[in-house]
Amino acid sequence: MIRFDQVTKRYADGTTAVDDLSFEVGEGELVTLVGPSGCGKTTTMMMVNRLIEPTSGRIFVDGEDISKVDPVKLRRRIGYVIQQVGLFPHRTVLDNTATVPALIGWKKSTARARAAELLDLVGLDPKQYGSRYPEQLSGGQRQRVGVARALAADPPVLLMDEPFGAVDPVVREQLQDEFLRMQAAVRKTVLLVTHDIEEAVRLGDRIAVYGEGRIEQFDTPGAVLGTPATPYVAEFVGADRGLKRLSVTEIEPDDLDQPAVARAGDPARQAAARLRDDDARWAVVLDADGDLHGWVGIDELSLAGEEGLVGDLAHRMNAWVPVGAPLKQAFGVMLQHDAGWVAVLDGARFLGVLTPAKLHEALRRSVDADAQGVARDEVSFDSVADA
Ligand SMILES: Nc1ncnc2c1ncn2[C@@H]1O[C@H](COP(=O)(O)OP(=O)(O)OP(=O)(O)O)[C@@H](O)[C@H]1O
Repeated sequence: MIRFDQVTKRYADGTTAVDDLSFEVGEGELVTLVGPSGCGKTTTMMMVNRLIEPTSGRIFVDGEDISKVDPVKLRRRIGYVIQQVGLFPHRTVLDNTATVPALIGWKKSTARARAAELLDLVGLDPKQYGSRYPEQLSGGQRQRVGVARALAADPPVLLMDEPFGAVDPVVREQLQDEFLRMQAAVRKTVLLVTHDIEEAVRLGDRIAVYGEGRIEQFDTPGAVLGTPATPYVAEFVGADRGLKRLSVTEIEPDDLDQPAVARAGDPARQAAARLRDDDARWAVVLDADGDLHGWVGIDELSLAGEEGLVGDLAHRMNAWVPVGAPLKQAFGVMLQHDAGWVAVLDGARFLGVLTPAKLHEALRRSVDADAQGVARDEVSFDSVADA
């Protein structure tokens, strides 16, 4: 969808900002450009909407050489989000969002209806926020309006330059999450500039790690973290890349342990006897459909009366995550609930539990799989200690 073919940008003072760059962003793909300040990320991005012209080489958008496309028409197909947001202070949030549709001649009512829809999509209730002015919003809310505005004319391509840079880390994570949810729904082709490797890893389908004016590695987050292509990338990615990798490694059913299980409808004493036989101190409680009901300890079961049922004694289980969630989320839930394990669910259905040991093992497997260029389940080692 976006293709750079041997693109070089040399500024008038002789600075080579981008040097012989070739790479491609597929349709619906989100590529993050990450690297230290001054390495040429913004220059790269601004050449796509022709705010900067390359010195040599060609750039294609949707197969078309953009040097042959009228820049104004080109920009209508390309949404642009920048850190400073650049909202018009004297226009309401709704009118700010409707800027581009109005510019390209949509009827005012259609443009506004579309703007309201977009505000909703980025998590701002148009009834509550549509008539406000930008200064009446928080930084995070302004950023959302910036994203809504960039999407308003439904451009196939989105350029985002440090879009979440101006907000505090907690709001940033929220915005990133919302953006990922939105991107899953709208599937734009996105080029996103950031200097934050954590953000690049979190958002990118692929990451381009920039050295000076050049891409040092262009690969999936897992591969960049697991097998940095050069010492420069290894250093940029940082020594704590195992931790970052927690954010990109998904929980798979194979990672799970199967603890003792009791059915909610079973007599409590009978369940206690079974746990004793299995040498288990607690059990996960499931209902008749295999959905998670809670958990129960052996002591409570043993003390139950004749008629007591497992389900009546079960505690609510708050420490759970959906299958496919990143390991980091499971780790977070474990810490939050001070739990030795978390339940993993597929919808409401219980699949198993993730323990710290299994979490570590999944992480190692994921690193080794990339290093060996094989699938995660093809990696074997005797124990985590050997890994
Ligand atoms: N108009 C210009 N004239 C001369 N040099 C420029 C110009 N614009 C940018 N540069 C230089 O080109 C190089 C790349 O700049 P660019 O803005 O693309 O980097 P960046 O990676 O986006 O950095 P940052 O993360 O700080 O925004 C830098 O050395 C910068 O000083």
